[in-house]
Amino acid sequence: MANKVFIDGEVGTTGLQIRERLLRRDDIRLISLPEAQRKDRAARLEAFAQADVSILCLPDAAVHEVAPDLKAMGARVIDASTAHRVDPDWVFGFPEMAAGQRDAIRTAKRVSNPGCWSTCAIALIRPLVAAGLIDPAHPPAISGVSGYTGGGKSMIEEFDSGKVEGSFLYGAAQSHKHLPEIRLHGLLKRAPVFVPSVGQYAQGMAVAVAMDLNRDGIAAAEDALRSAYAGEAFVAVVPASVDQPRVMPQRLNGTNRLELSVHGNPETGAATLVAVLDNLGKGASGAAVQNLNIMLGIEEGRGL
Ligand SMILES: NC(=O)C1=CN([C@@H]2O[C@H](COP(=O)(O)OP(=O)(O)OC[C@H]3O[C@@H](n4cnc5c(N)ncnc54)[C@H](OP(=O)(O)O)[C@@H]3O)[C@@H](O)[C@H]2O)C=CC1
Ligand SMILES: CC(=O)N[C@@H](CCC(=O)OP(=O)(O)O)C(=O)O
Repeated sequence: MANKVFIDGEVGTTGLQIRERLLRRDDIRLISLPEAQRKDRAARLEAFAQADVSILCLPDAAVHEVAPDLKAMGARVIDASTAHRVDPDWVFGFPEMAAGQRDAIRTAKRVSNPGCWSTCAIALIRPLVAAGLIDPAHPPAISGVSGYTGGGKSMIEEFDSGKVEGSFLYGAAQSHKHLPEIRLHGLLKRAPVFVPSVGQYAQGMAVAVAMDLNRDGIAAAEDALRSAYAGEAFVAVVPASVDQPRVMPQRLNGTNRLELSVHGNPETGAATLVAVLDNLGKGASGAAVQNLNIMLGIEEGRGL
């Protein structure tokens, strides 16, 4: 029998992409609300009650409004928002992050999908902290570029209407919403400096972590990443040549993959760890579908 899934916010950027991925499947039956009831509380609660798993693709405030009801009814939920990523009552939905994470997701009632920036940053930093190559009290700086779909409907409208032209840096005041999850799940003792940017293109993300390593450290960093993600279908360490001379943020668009590479100059010790993903794939809807499959006990890569 097909599993029933309700996507709350199914006409938003993330919701639509999850919907597209699930519509192709015969093992999933989507519960959909008519347009007039899309934000009707009673109709949504009824849909949550019917679903085997619901996926919240809402702004944080709308998630906080409904979260206590979901907990009270014991509903199984995946939250795509930032609302619960450092909440101990929710399981962090990054199955490749640590031994045991996938099993925790499999049995969880409440799973919080990671952010797109934090997926990249945590994937690079956590194994290096565990290997003793990053001092958790002095984390390396992070930078990156994302397509404008990462900012949801409002940013898409800004670019599509021509209100914003060209690329920009942001987050300079160091209060980006992904910093708490990077700190917690990156095993850091303080938040790193993070300077993201948005490029004048729709989709795809590249993140760089700036490191100070010697020749042996550069090789050791690559070894640590390789052993952390050995055997994973969606996270891989690729040869540096894939991301040289240019790191192309759009090269994994349409996939659920996250690819990592290690670069550096052994003469100076300056090194760069690089992560590339599709912000709407492994950075959002792909990750949600992967978590859904795990929660339902279905083959993890189905529909991805
Ligand atoms: N875009 C991205 O790359 C990523 C986004 N996310 C997260 O996913 C969530 C959704 O983001 P995104 O898809 O980009 O956002 P969008 O703004 O594109 O979509 C949000 C949707 O939620 C609907 N909505 C708002 N309030 C309510 C409510 N009270 N009840 C029901 N529906 C409501 C909106 O309706 P309306 O259309 O009427 O405005 C809209 O359709 C956010 O929390 C975001 O942080 C996570 C990872 C990546
Ligand atoms: C380009 C852009 O603006 N990106 C968003 C994050 C996208 C993402 O992963 O966000 P959630 O935390 O909403 O899941 C930002 O930096 O705020």
